[in-house]
Parts: sequence; structure tokens; C-alpha cells
Amino acid sequence: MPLFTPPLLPPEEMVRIIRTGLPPSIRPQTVLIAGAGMAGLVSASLLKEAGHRVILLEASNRVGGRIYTIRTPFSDGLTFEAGAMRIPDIHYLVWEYIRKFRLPVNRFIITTPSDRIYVNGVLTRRRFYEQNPRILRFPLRPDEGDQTATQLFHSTVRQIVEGFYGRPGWQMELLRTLEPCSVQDVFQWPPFGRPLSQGAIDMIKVMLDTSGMMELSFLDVARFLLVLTDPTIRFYEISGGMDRLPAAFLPQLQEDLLLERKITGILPQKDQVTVEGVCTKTGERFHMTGDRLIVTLPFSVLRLVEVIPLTSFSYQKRKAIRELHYAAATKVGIEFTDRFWEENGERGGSTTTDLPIRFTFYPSDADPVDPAVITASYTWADESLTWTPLETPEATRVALRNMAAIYGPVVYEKYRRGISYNWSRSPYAAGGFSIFKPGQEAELSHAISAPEGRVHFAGEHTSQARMWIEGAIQSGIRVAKEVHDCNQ
Ligand SMILES: Cc1cc2nc3c(=O)[nH]c(=O)nc-3n(C[C@H](O)[C@H](O)[C@H](O)COP(=O)(O)OP(=O)(O)OC[C@H]3O[C@@H](n4cnc5c(N)ncnc54)[C@H](O)[C@@H]3O)c2cc1C
Ligand SMILES: O=C(O)C(=O)Cc1ccccc1
Repeated sequence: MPLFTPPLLPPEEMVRIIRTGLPPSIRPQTVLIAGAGMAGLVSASLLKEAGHRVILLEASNRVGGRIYTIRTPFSDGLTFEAGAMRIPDIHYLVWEYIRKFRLPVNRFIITTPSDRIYVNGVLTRRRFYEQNPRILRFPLRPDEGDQTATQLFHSTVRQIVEGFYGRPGWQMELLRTLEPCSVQDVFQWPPFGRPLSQGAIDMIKVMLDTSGMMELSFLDVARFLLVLTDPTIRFYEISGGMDRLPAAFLPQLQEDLLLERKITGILPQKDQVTVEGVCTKTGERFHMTGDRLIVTLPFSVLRLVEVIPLTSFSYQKRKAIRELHYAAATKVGIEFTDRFWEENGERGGSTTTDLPIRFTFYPSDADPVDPAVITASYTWADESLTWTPLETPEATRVALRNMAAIYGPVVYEKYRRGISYNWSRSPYAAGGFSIFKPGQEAELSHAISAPEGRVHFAGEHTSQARMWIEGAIQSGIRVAKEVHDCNQ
């Protein structure tokens, strides 16, 4: 069974579909779409453009889902990205929509040589760490001492690829060998190349933010780490807020969008599909019937939606919904009266620390306005759990305390307000993103995306670029074509 399903539409075909749409429908259908995140918006946009009737049902009071720009309680004009914050320049589908909607962008600068690092009690700068990684006091082997965490990760991947390279079908052999492996497995017992010392593994965990993911699929974690650590990839953000991307669909879809409609049940029938739910504003229950249904809900929340009868979904689909792993994610945004972290006008960059805040990201936007909001903490997976019980006041206090260990009491003098957003506590996400456990890719990936009769599935978790906006868009295009082609 192919490891990666569904087969991707060729990139040039997906770009063409964004630019020129699907062919006009011969027999238009009524399509219900559950969820108005990027996958739901893209599929609704393409199907409506092709002549189908679409009805977008969204539980929350906004579109965008895990693209969530928070403006309140911050000062006018300030934004905090509780969800997606950066767009790699290689994510060509996102860029197609940025161009289509003429959205302004600016660089999102993840690291600079001046970045502060506070790890193992050592306060230093990225330039010094890169010159001498031993400065961070991880117990590295002599042969590892002059390599940073990124270099150790890249050399591990390179040795593995070189070990397989050249054999007939070496790529699939590599993928099949690594697919059942965790991150820890591969670092300790790589199929090729020298194992890393535990000190080197610890440095990668702290510096590359994988402390909470060591038991997860090496392939999945490596895919995004290779993006985040590729020096040739530039990152951008949408100026004025990432939510301008989902909002750009509203002129076309406003009339088809029903907000505050939480779906609680799916009732597939032979010639139609009915969804039932509740209006979260009034408590009024609703039923809606269409020819087809597209479900873009993360499986972590789809588990709460009743399928009637249960066996209208196959065993494999029910198992995929039940078992697909989701990683937690928490961010803390803090507004300060001025940009005390900046030196010589240097914008952007980040702080890396083994304190609970772990990673801080500074604004990269060009205009040096004061006050400013920073992402004071961004944690993933197990490390995000620490923040789950903390309400905003306590989370902000912890973040300030951690920042004070790096910057001193100035953080208290310049502090204005903060907010914490924990995606595990979001009723409509119940986690940050899907990340496979070892073996789940081979076991579940087909069932995750396969349709069940008149019920189709989209969302980042059903794509080949999972965890990214790119994956949500890719899935929206794939499912729109899937539905459109059904009875043409
Ligand atoms: C903290 C964090 C940081 C991220 N950073 C980045 C980044 O920098 N760059 C990047 O490219 N990607 C990033 N991502 C990933 C990206 O945000 C997602 O992959 C993408 O937005 C997912 O889109 P989606 O449509 O698949 O799902 P979602 O956006 O989750 O949309 C699903 C929709 O369904 C709705 N819904 C849920 N339950 C129901 C129900 N019962 N009835 C009706 N509607 C319901 C939800 O409200 C939501 O609107 C990040 C994600 C998180 C959590
Ligand atoms: O933080 C990001 O840039 C994301 O895209 C979310 C994410 C989280 C974990 C792995 C890959 C991407």
C-alpha cells in the first residue's frame, strides 16, 4: 500500500485550479461544508465558483480556525498570532492565494545572529553559540562539539539518505524503514551513520524544539524541521494579521456562511447527507441536508460528532478518527511599551531557552511602532501541557518571570498586558496540529482522507503538508475536485 495517500494532484494542476477554477459543473450539487478554516474556505470557494451550491457551517464566530489573529486586549493596530504566524516561501499554494487576494506581506525573521540563548544557565547570543556550540554545556562527544543542533540534525539526515541513495527504489525503502521509527529511535540507532550521543540529542531537543516530540514519527518531525532549519527558505507573514487570508474569502462566501453553527451529528443516507447541530448563540438545534458533505474538522474534535448509524463510516475511518495523534500547542502574547529587546534597529529574531517559555519571537514588521506585542512563549506537544492549567494572568506572570531571567527587571517596567492561548483548550481544535505517532502514517493515512459515501474529508491532517496552512489549502483543492468530479 503506498505510504502517501491520497496521491497528490500535480502542483501545476493545483495552481491552475486556484487561478482558473474547476470546470463549470454540468449537474450542480448542494454541498455542506463543516468548518470554515482554510480547508473549508478553499473548497467552498472552488465549488461555488464551479456552480455548486455551498453551505459553510462554522461553530465559532469567525472564519480562519487555526489562523487566529488576536487584537483585543492589545493597543490599537497591534496583533498577536495565536495560531499560524509564518509562511515559508516554498509553500506555493499559500502564495497563490496571497497573490490572488493581493495581500501585503513582510519578512518573518525567525533567527538573527544577535538572538539571545539562555540554556543550561548560560546566557549567550546565537553568533557565539554557532562559533562554539560547546558553550551551552551539553555533554557532547569530541566529534560533535563543533556542530550546532541544526548541523547535527542535518548530518544525521544526510548520512541516512547517503546510506540508502542509489539503490533501486531507494526513496521508498528509506521511507518504509523510517516510517515506524520515533525521533529518539533514529537519533540513537540510525539505519546509517553514527548514533548521536545523548548530550547531542538533548541539545537538538532544546534548540530545535523537539523535547516534547521524541516519541513521535521521525519522518513527520523531520519534514517540518527540514523546513524550519533550511537556510535557503525565507519566511513571511501577512502584514496586518494572518487572518487577512481567510477573511479574503468572505466577499465571495459571506452569503453561504453560517457562523456559530456547531455540528453535533452526521447522518449519511443513500442519496443525501444530513447534518444536525446547535446554534451556539441561541441554543437552537438545526438540521441541514445536502447532496454531499465535506468535513474539515480536526479529527480531535470530529470524535465528538455522532455518526448515525456509526457503521456508515468504515472500520478504518472510525479507527483513523479515534487514533490520529494531535500535538498540543500554546502561545503567550505580551505587549510592551517599547521594543527594549531591539538593538541597532535589528528586527525580528527569537530567543531560545530551556525555561518553560522555550521560544520567544519578536516582531519582524518594518515600521518601528511602540508599543509592540511579542510572542513571549510558543510551546509544542508535551511542553505545551505545562501551560494548559494556567489562565492568562498566571501564564503571563510565568512568561514575564522567565523573560526577566534573560532581560532583567526591564520586562516588568515595560509590561502592559498579555494573553495566553492554549489550543488544547479550544473546543473547536482540541490540539494544535496532527503529528503521526510511529507507524500511523502507513496505518492511517489512506483512511484519514478517503471519502465515506457522500461524506468527504479535508483539513491539514488529510494532506501531504500536514501542520501547515499549505496542507489545509492542498486538501481544500483536492476535496473540491473530488466532490466536483462525483457526478459530472
Ligand atoms: C499554534 C499554531 C501555530 C501554527 N503555525 C503555523 C505557521 O506558522 N504556518 C503555517 O503554515 N501553519 C501553522 N499552523 C498550522 C495551520 O494553522 C493549520 O494547519 C491550518 O490553519 C489548518 O486549517 P484547517 O482548515 O485544516 O483546520 P482549522 O483551521 O482547524 O479549521 C477547522 C474549522 O472547523 C471548525 N469546527 C470545529 N468543530 C466544529 C463543529 N463541530 N462544527 C462546525 N465547525 C467546527 C473550527 O472552528 C475551525 O474553524 C499553526 C497551527 C497552530 C495551532
Ligand atoms: O509553528 C509553525 O511554524 C507551524 O507551522 C506549526 C508547526 C508546528 C509543529 C511542526 C510544524 C509546524
